[in-house]
Amino acid sequence: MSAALRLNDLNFAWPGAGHDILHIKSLALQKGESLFLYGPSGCGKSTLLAAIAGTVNIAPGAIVVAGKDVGAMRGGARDRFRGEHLGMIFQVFNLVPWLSALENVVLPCRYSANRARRAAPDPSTAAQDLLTELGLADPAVAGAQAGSLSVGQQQRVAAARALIGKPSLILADEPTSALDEDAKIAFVELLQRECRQAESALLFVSHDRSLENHFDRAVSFSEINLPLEKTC
Ligand SMILES: Nc1ncnc2c1ncn2[C@@H]1O[C@H](COP(=O)(O)OP(=O)(O)OP(=O)(O)O)[C@@H](O)[C@H]1O
Repeated sequence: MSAALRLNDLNFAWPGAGHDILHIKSLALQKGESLFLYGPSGCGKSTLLAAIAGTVNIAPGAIVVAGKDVGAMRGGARDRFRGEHLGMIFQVFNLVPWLSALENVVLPCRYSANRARRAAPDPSTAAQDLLTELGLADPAVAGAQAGSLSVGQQQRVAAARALIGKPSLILADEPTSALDEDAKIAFVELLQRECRQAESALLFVSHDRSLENHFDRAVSFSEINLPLEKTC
């Protein structure tokens, strides 16, 4: 199996912080594998996802996604790489509220021709299929403005948007925090099924350990992250 993600001596400090918030020796995630990374609030989980997504600067060699060195890429190349190889689901779903659910799902394909090619047979059909698989088959929902949907519906739209065009890696940052216990588990199972189908690796970070048995592997953030000055 080839690695979807490899971390190697990853160090990162926020400007002015005076110490590393990330100090990770190594971590690997294989193609199609799902990893649940748990740790308390403020320990650096979201910072790690930002580093992997290339939205903060990290040293070359520290993060490799789908065989590409994220830190070695410059701004524009990093944005294109993110659009092509990553799917992201956040606590706040970041949907464009005035676009329809379907238009939101298609969005990543507008920024990456390779991703659009992988969304077979075409991005609109792939988006519709994903919405159907995620329980949003009703045309009234697919056509509704994202801002008018319920939290649970928006979350599934965000998942479909992350999954379209089979990205190498899905980054999920506490996407179930607004849901009740049953809805959380149902969502995580749906997400896992879709990731397996797309062969996308899944890195899911959370402080809520009740979900950990639903993943291939669960790791404590404090086990892999050993800040020089411990913060959590
Ligand atoms: N943009 C930023 N600029 C400076 N410091 C930041 C920034 N974002 C986060 N931090 C700091 O980095 C530390 C880790 O924050 P981070 O959001 O990564 O933690 P977390 O584990 O994801 O927390 P939570 O579970 O509450 O989301 C915190 O001390 C936070 O204040």
